[in-house]
Amino acid sequence: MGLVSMTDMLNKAKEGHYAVAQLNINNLEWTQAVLEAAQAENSPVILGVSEGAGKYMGGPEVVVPMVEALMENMNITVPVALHLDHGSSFDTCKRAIDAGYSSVMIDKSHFPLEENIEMTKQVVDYAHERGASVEAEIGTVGGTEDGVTGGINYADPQECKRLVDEAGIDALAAALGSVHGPYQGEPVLGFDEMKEISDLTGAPLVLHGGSGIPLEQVQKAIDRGHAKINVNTELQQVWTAAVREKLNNDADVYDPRKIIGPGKEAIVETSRQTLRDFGSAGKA
Ligand SMILES: O=C(O)C[C@@H](O)[C@H](O)C(=O)COP(=O)(O)O
Ligand SMILES: [Zn+2]
Repeated sequence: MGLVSMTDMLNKAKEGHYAVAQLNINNLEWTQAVLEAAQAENSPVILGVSEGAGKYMGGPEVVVPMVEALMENMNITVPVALHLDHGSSFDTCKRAIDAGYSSVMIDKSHFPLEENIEMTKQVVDYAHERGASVEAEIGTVGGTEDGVTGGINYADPQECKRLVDEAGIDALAAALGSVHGPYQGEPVLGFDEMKEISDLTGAPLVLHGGSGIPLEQVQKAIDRGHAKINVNTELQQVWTAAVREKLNNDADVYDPRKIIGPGKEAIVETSRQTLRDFGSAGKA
């Protein structure tokens, strides 16, 4: 099976009360690890590629054939979407779609609603004509810098409805207290607002900042309409810990494959656990 859009997998997930994981990739080994995990768990998966990670890997024109060739050579049969994460403009979304991404996020959440709708709709029109799905964001996901968490701005339910209806998006990232990067203490998520927005819009909701959210909160978020949860930081943390341990424990190692091999194994294990936690294992 080739790459598929997120539409079908997210609608099934919302109906079946589980979430599909967006696991962000950074290089070839990362991609191998996530694909291996999804196949082993018989789970759909979304490969998330931020603009920065895409550039690091050589651009969308390099990412697409790399992913497709790995899927072919690894005999991947589970549904896989390749998704541009936090696309910043129509042009970056267009470039990704033209290269073969099956899904994009256009993030105009920092603009006034009317402009967010207008710019998102432009991407939706282009993407849907080419079979690609579109995620958009409203409100502000927080961030942590120098140990201080800030910038959280809750999405407004009526504005969510307008973005979904007027732009025609396939998935809605409604910011409700989550944070990109490590949480300082327990996350404080707006569970009541989640339910209200899910009921009002009918759209599959997307939870950004999925790393470090306690499992019971993840399950509550899924119960209240989240069909996609993004995880990046946690994979980076387990990769780094495993590679650091290898280097600390083996002063003679110099073969890069041996140095980063434990990092790849850590991603496989963490991704498998994540797919089980989100309930998508066995749902391919
Ligand atoms: O950091 C990135 O480049 C990707 C993230 O923004 C992703 O969209 C996401 O929400 C994951 O959050 P994290 O697990 O807190 O890194
Ligand atoms: Zn994000």
